[in-house]
Amino acid sequence: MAFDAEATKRCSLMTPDAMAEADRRTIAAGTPETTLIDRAARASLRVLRSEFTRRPVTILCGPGNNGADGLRLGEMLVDAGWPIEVICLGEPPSAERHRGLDGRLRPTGTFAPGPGALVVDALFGAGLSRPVEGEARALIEKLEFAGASVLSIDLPSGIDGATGEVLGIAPQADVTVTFHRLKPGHLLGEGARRCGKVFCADIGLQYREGDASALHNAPELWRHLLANGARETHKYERGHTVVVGGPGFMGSASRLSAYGASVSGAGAVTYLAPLSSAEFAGTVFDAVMVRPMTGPEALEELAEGKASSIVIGPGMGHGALSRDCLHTALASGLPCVVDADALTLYEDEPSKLFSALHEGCVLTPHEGEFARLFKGVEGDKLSRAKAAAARCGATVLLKGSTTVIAGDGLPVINTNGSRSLATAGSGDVLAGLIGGILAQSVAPREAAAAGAWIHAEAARSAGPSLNADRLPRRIAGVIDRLVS
Ligand SMILES: NC(=O)C1=CN([C@@H]2O[C@H](COP(=O)(O)OP(=O)(O)OC[C@H]3O[C@@H](n4cnc5c(N)ncnc54)[C@H](O)[C@@H]3O)[C@@H](O)[C@H]2O)[C@H](O)CC1
Ligand SMILES: [K+]
Repeated sequence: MAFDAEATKRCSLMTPDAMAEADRRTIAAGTPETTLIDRAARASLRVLRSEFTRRPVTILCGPGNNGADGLRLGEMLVDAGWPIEVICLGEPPSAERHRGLDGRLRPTGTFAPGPGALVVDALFGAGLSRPVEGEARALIEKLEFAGASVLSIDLPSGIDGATGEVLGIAPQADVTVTFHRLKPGHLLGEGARRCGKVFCADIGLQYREGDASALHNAPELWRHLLANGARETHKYERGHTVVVGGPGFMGSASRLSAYGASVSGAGAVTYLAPLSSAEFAGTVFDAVMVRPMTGPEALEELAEGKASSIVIGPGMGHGALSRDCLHTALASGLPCVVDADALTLYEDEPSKLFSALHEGCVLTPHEGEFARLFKGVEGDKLSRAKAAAARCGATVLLKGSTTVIAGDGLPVINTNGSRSLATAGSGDVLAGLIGGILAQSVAPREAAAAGAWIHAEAARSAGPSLNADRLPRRIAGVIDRLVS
């Protein structure tokens, strides 16, 4: 079961290259470039007027179409009676094309933004092709301590739209107006921090299959998949997740996973407890079934029977039983969430783990686990998640304040995370939640995307006191609201 096709179009993220291509296509189909620039400028004007009161505006214009958007916006602001000045990098625009800016052009050396001013950053957008240096850099440097507000057109100049990385320098924008679709760089790394509030305006470009390089995670992509599960009536038709428990005191992490699975909408959850913690587990769980486990046969038996997914790793430890259970879990061919200790068991010989994985598996590393398991995989978060998924042949969910999911199909970027998620045990709950969604016959990338968003949403409105114990109850609330 896959993402909704119409939502996929709306949630598409496009690289600067794909955007330039869409531009060319639209122009070739008969819309003049000046019309696109006009629409981009008008959209910027709308946002500018909705976000800022009238004040002195300085527009910094670069040599390409990002600068052209800025010049056109300048003319519109003059028409609207705003006090503006325009500073251009390189050749000033031809007087003929920009009569509306008569007397407003200033040399770069005069740029001195004051605290009450608004600066429109139209230096570089999608066409940024190298680090920002020289005059452009000097202009952006002046912004740093000026206290002026900044509205960036398309991207804060210096942010790589494909990766979110800073090429040389980039301003901190208060507001960014972009067009048609967001780019990955609006959501990743420094890009996410520097954009401020992001607006995306329609400028009449056509969408074409194959334009997207990633998706921005949203419930509209996968909500219908959860609702399907809710329509089934028998508990085992709604899926059965087995959570492999951990020994002794460490068992608490796996119990959090079981709680996560139990609110996922799955029909049943079984907690397989090593003997050292079985009795205790039996007393703490009500809705979760507890079965003692002396060896991997207990897991094998469930996998061959009623189980429809497995969660393995949280609090499991690195002992012989853990290795046996991991082998059994992966060999069963059932959809499997591989987390925590299951990720680090083979960090010295990751190829052993990779060769046992299959496409029904979801790996859920945080940055530390990722670095140990995928040695030598470097770059921006999107590229790393994609490279890791290709290397291990499974879906990889790379956790963080922004989470990236890569697997079969377009990668997904999740951005509703908040600080309150950074609490011990929160990842264990996420592993269980994804396992529970997998049990409902949702495909791995889709289940991981749904789990990441729901998990983050459950914490979003919470304060710093949120702990992992209270997270499952909030998750249940989020799912019920989504499905009702
Ligand atoms: N489809 C859309 O989204 C539309 C976007 N529009 C705007 O157009 C820009 C993209 O325009 P483009 O001319 O391709 O690129 P830029 O203006 O961003 O920059 C290209 C320009 O800058 C030079 N350059 C690149 N990097 C550097 C650098 N580090 N230092 C100095 N110079 C650099 C390069 O050589 C070119 O001369 C997009 O962002 C939107 O704002 C359209 O207006 C409407 C359709
Ligand atoms: K810009």
